[in-house]
Amino acid sequence: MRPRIQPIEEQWLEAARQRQNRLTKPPGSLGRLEEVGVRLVAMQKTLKPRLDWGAVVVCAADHGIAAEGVSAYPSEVTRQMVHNFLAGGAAINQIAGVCQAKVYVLDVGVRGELPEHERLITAKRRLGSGNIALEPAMSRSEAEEALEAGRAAAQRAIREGATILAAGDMGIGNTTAAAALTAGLLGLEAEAVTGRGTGVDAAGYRRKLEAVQAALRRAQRAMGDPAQADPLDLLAQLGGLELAAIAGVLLAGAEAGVPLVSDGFPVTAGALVASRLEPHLRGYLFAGHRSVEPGHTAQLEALGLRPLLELELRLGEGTGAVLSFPLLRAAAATFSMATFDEAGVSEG
Ligand SMILES: Cc1cc2ncn([C@H]3O[C@H](COP(=O)(O)O)[C@@H](O)[C@H]3O)c2cc1C
Ligand SMILES: O=C(O)c1cccnc1
Repeated sequence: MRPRIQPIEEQWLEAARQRQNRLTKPPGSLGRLEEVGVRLVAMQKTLKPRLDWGAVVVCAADHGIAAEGVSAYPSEVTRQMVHNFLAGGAAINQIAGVCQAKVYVLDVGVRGELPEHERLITAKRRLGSGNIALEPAMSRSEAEEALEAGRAAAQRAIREGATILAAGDMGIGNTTAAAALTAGLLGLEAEAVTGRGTGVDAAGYRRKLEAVQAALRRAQRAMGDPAQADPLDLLAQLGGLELAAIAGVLLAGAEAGVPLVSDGFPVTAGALVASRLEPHLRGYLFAGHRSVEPGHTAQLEALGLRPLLELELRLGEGTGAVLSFPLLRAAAATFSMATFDEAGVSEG
């Protein structure tokens, strides 16, 4: 089913700016929080926007490309880290704890057994993607199903109270898939978007670069210019199952009118796909942070987003997105300030 996203309305942006000019502060003095607040007014269609609990849907899957030695860690870390998320032991659990976010984990293709858990959503269609240097990541229908699983997970998080939504990622090898997908979508060279991921050494980096180049050549043979291709076909060629799910999480969030926050390189690859499918999504999207991964900046520029935080993170899991939730709440809350009239403060 095609997503339906209501465009952000210019009248609400204008009403928000007018109200903001009457609040007890010099115009512009809340800096970038002002534009964030204005956008939140337009999303919530009220001059007193409010954000409460947030949620992060950590999308997890394995990657066939990991067999090429492109990560500093072995594939089984994907499953082990999902266990860790469910036990509350990962960075995202601790950060979500202080930033008021619930952590959902969506398994769209993790190899191996996982325990049952209230916030684990299982939607495995296959155990990991294909090795994209040699074969498509998945079929088009598998890409569609993973995307729909992401949408369903986001809808559940929203039903259960999320007023801000982020996607997170877990999948050893996924910065290689994200690099191939980003280069394909944006028409960039592999060198411009391939970084160190979990921290590969020089030999690992060379293998990674070659893997991205091979994947791009293969996709080009299969589908012509990737930058002109249908985004779902490109996902099927170069993606990962969790990157498809991330696109679905964000699409469902925007359909529900909920503010969305992007994370690092793999999540923003999913955001690029989602915004190609549905350009109005961009109106609902904030960039939580700028990752150390070199290709992240190109992704953010393509989306026209300026990151809220620059903390030199390179973790994923949704950490950089969730860290910015308190800033979004604060930006919304500034609309509950007194006006000059209400407070009896003299205007300049
Ligand atoms: C312990 C551990 C926890 C993580 N949490 C997120 N990632 C991150 O690293 C992986 C991507 O990097 P690469 O492409 O180099 O494999 C993803 O799973 C991502 O979420 C982790 C990686 C590790 C090792
Ligand atoms: O940018 C990210 O989110 C990132 C970087 C390295 C590894 N995993 C994720």
